[in-house]
Parts: sequence; structure tokens; C-alpha cells
Amino acid sequence: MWERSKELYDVAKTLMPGGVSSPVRAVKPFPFYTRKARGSRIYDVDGNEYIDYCMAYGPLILGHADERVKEAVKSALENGWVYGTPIELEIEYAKLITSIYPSIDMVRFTNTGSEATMSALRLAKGFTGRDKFVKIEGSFHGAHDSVLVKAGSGATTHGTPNSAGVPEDFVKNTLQSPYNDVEALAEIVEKNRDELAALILEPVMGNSTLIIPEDGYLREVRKITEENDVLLIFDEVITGFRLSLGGAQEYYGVKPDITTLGKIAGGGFPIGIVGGRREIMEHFSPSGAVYQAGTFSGNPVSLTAGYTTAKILSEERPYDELRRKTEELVKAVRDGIEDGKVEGVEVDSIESMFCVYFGERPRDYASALRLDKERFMKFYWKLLENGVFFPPSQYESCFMSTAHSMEDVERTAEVILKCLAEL
Ligand SMILES: N[C@H](C=O)CCC(=O)O
Repeated sequence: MWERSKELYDVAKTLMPGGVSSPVRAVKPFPFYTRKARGSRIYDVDGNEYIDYCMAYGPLILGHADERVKEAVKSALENGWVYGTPIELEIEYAKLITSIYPSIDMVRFTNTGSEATMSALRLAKGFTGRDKFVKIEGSFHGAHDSVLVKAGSGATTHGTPNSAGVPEDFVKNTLQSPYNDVEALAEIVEKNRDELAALILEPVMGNSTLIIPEDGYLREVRKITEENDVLLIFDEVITGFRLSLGGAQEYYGVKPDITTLGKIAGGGFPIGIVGGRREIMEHFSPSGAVYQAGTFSGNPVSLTAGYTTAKILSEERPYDELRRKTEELVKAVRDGIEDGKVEGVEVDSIESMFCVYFGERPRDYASALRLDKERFMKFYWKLLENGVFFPPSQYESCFMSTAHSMEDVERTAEVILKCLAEL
């Protein structure tokens, strides 16, 4: 079924570490190689077709190769693709973002979510003059030094949540608190308040399986940070434009000091965005002393794809439809699990993010680590054999797009239940 993919991977392993450009793709014994993708479907080089719920790990809320985004990018390309000068679209996109996110007065465009969180943390440290920050255990804020400590996503999948090569001098400034635990957070923040610049968190954890905040948790997080004069950074690289148009902050009604966006904000092209209150943002160079820069930052291609996507989302508001489809899928699978008396599997969703858990639905990183990764991978391969593609790790979320049809959803529920029964 995957002869060509196997051949390609054998060659790739001799040329790239693990044969890949990002570790999470290094599925054992080999990943499938993609030939093309359209709408809800992804096609491999061996001629297999899958209904895709990896969706490139989140950016493709409109599905693969959306025609409107494609046309906009094609016409942008007619005028060139990187200039090294400001462009008018930066202003338009900044206006759109500041109108959707009331916590954001100003933005800085970067190239990736990683770069956005790295810059947001530097900004918080520069603004407060303090070196330490708190992150949540198992959260993933990209692949820069100070956040590769108890990091989720591919770092946990491949057994390297604490990356080698990160100097102890960095690690000592990265404090950790468990998710969904208000007391633990209050204790660590109060104890270190004079040295703490910020707390950074994914409001919904989408990189350590899918972990949903318990009632009132995010409001308490805001209260603790405010009372202790610590900046709150919402890493909305996944949840921005996903949970709702205005992200998790709109969904939960909690206003952070700094926000990072990425993924959907680039409409499938590389982008990162740091946004926040004017008095904080003005600390970025050249108006302030926090240095941040990039040759490709604010390039016309990513901005066109991101702006077009954000415009479509703000005009069409497909969030009810996305939620309905995801809830249908989850309900069908949950009912099937109960009827079929499938042991040790749970499923849950929030808006258009969902996850099948091999074990109890986790509330934090410690419980996520207890899930059965091996059983998940057996399930992953069975899904592929039956034409459904999930991210190849228990420590990732699945994503619904507007391109998924109800037929896709029904077919997927059947396949999931068939595969669970066969396990
Ligand atoms: N969960 C990661 C990003 O959000 C997955 C992407 C990657 O590591 O390649």
C-alpha cells in the first residue's frame, strides 16, 4: 500500500536527521509522502486518499488549497514575493486583527509561531526588566531554547521534552506549573513574583493531546497574574481564529496582555504575530529596546493568504457549522464506544478541535503522559489503512475544517469505530 513512500523514506534517512524536516513527521517505520491535497483530502505518492484531520497541524481551517486563498496568493505573486520594505497590506491586516482582538492595540509580524512566542517572551522580559517566566508543563510554544523544557508535541512524542543543548542558564529561568491547577500556579507566581516577567500558556492545550481548561481556570489565571503584576501571554497560535474568530480570549472572555498568533493567521503560509497593549508593544525596536527582526517578516505572500483567510472567517463566521460537525463526530464515536463496550478509549472536543484518548481524558501533562502511546499508534495505522489521516502522535489534536462534509464525518466515525473494534 505504501511502496513508494517506503522507498523515499529510505533515501530521506540518509540525507536528513530522522529523514524529516520536523520530528513529529518521523512516523515509525515510515511516514507516507504526500503528492497533493484538496479540500478535506490528502493524497499520497502511492495513490492512496485519506480524509485529513491533521490539516497540517491546524492552519487549514478552510481545508486544503482553498480556491479563494489560492487566487489571492496567485495575484500577489504577480507583483513579486519579498521586498524588504513595508507594504500597505501590513496596515490592513493589522487593522483587521486589532478590530477582532480587543486585547491587541499593535502587532509585530514574524515568520512562525515559534518566532512569535520567542519574541513575546523577550518583549515581556524587556518590558518588566525581569528574567523568569512560568510555562505550563507539557505546553508547546515552538522550538526555541527557553520553552524546550517539559515541552509537548513532537518533543514529548520523541521522548525529548527537555531538549539537549538548552543551556542550564536558560532552564533556570523557565518555571513550570501544572495545567488546570490554580493553587499550584498561585503558589509559584506568588513565590517568584519579583523575578517573574510573564506566564505563557496555551489557553486550550492543543499540543499535549487536547486538554480543555476546567470551568473558571482561565479567569483565575488572569486574576493571579494581575494581582502579582505578572504579564499574561496567551499563546493562541493554535486557538486564534480557531475556537472563535477572536480565539480563546473571546471564547472564554479573558483578556491577556500579550497574544501570539500563527497557523490560521497565515492561511496555510508561514506566519507568526505578536500582539498586545500599546505600552508593551512599543518596547519592540525601533520604538523601544527589545530587538526583533526578520527578512521575511510581513512578506506579501503570507500576509495575503492570512488576510484573505481572516477576512473570509470574519465574513462567513463558519464556527457554528464547524462545531456541529465536530460534535456529530465525537457523539457518534462516543456512542459507538459505549455500545461496543470498547475499553480504555475516550473522545472529546472543543469547537473544531478533537482528540481520541487511549486512556482517561487528561486534565494536565502528567495525566496525558499516562495515555497508551503504543495503542494510539496501532490505531493510527489502522485509520490510514481505512482512508483516514490523524496526526501521528497521541500528543497532538485533530482539526475539522469547513471543507469536511457531513459524509466525511459519518464515514470517519464508522472508520474510527471499526479500527477501535479491531485493536
Ligand atoms: N504541534 C506542532 C505544532 O504546533 C506540530 C508541528 C511540528 O512540530 O512540526
